[in-house]
Amino acid sequence: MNYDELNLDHFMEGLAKRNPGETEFHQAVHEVAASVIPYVRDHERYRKSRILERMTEPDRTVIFRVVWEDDEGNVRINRGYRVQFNNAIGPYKGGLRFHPSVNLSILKFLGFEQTFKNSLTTLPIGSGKGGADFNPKGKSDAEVMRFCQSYMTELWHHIGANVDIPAGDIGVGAREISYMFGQYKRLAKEFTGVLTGKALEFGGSLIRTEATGYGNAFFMQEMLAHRGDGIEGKTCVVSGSGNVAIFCAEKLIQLGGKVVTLSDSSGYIHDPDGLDMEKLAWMKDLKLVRRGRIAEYAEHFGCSFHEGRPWAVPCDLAFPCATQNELEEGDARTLVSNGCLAVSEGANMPTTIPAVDVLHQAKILYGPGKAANAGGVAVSGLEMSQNSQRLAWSAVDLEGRLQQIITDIHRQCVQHGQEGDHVNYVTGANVAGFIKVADAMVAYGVI
Ligand SMILES: NC(=O)C1=CN([C@@H]2O[C@H](COP(=O)(O)OP(=O)(O)OC[C@H]3O[C@@H](n4cnc5c(N)ncnc54)[C@H](O)[C@@H]3O)[C@@H](O)[C@H]2O)C=CC1
Ligand SMILES: O=C(O)CCC(=O)C(=O)O
Repeated sequence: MNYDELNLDHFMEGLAKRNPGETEFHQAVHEVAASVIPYVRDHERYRKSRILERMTEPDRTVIFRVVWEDDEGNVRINRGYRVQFNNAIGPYKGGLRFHPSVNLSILKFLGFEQTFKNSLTTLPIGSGKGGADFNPKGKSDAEVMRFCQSYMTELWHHIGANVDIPAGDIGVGAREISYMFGQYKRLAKEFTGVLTGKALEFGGSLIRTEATGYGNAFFMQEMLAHRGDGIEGKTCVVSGSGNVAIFCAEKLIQLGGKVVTLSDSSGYIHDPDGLDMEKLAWMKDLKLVRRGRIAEYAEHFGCSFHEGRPWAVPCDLAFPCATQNELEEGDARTLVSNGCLAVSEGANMPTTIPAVDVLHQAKILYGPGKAANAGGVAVSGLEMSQNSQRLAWSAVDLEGRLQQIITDIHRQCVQHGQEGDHVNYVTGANVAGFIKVADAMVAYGVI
């Protein structure tokens, strides 16, 4: 392709040819390319050095066999991955996902998104993502431990505190990070901050568990404040009931919002009175400790449980915090017709492209995940700083820094996304995230 002829259709055709069948990766790139190509066209240095083509090709991908033994003594085999996407502005950084749906397309979409997200945080972190098609659901602690140790026995060759620093994502929380950190330490014979999301006893950071969800609530607060509005008194629909959803709900309640739903893969609970801190504590125990089904909440508190997703519940604010493509075009139309004012994504790419179009046409505030959920990786970056200093900062200090980072991300989105009297947060996040990484890549020459 002649670099002067860069256009979206040509670009996507080439990408699809090079990455056949990777539909989630195509979707993530399409969304970024649609907003970045006009900017690249206007800047010869990016066009000539084919930066966008280079940014859509991971630096490297490692795929490996993970063998472990279940409690009955059966040999089990899974596939492990680490996609090291881009280290132009810092060491590779991004979570690990353990879920049966994990494949290369999903990890490439997540690693690609991470490039822009990590750039927006203002911290020196590159991008990566990894995981395995392992399902921790229903496994004993001993089985999860054996899997994590086997996974790390290969992964440790490829990571390091200044090379690649994985963290959690779906199916990977404090328990899994602890097993993996223990195994890394044993193999590498060193104690360094090679993973984030660690427990406080061995180098973890206060607020990291809460950071993604809190950050998402703060991003919504920023979008509303920009329009002279706030969260107080607003009805909030949240999907998911994992780490991100629960702490997003917690901060929304603290800010005066009324959270009326949470969900898991079996369905959602609708509590019209709203969750309070006591009900949320019960939910934390159910989902984060006992790992039970969400319908138990409805039985316990006498509210309703429904199959499917929560988007038809009337709300002012919506927070998709479960997984990719969980909010589709029809759901977006329902949100609009119910008078929803804003959507802020705790999950990565939870809204399909046609659904985003519906939200944009209705001029609903829409905060894409790479901006709205960047609080998690930002506090991971702060965990790395604390590990390097061998110090631990206070929760008050860290929450203040998290809030400041979210304010900075919002400012960058407004700077690059203002369209008349409306902010297009997709364009803003994509262009702002792109510039820093692209400038670094241009500076390095042709590598
Ligand atoms: N943990 C973190 O720090 C960050 C996570 N994210 C994103 O947030 C989302 C949630 O992640 P976590 O809360 O960490 O994971 P988690 O494992 O703690 O919770 C995942 C939640 O999503 C639900 N879920 C998973 N697959 C589903 C499906 N197919 N349909 C409906 N619900 C489903 C689960 O029931 C659970 O409630 C993911 O998209 C993840 O990539 C984004 C930034 C940082
Ligand atoms: O904290 C991290 O490094 C990972 C966060 C992550 O995976 C994400 O932002 O999607």
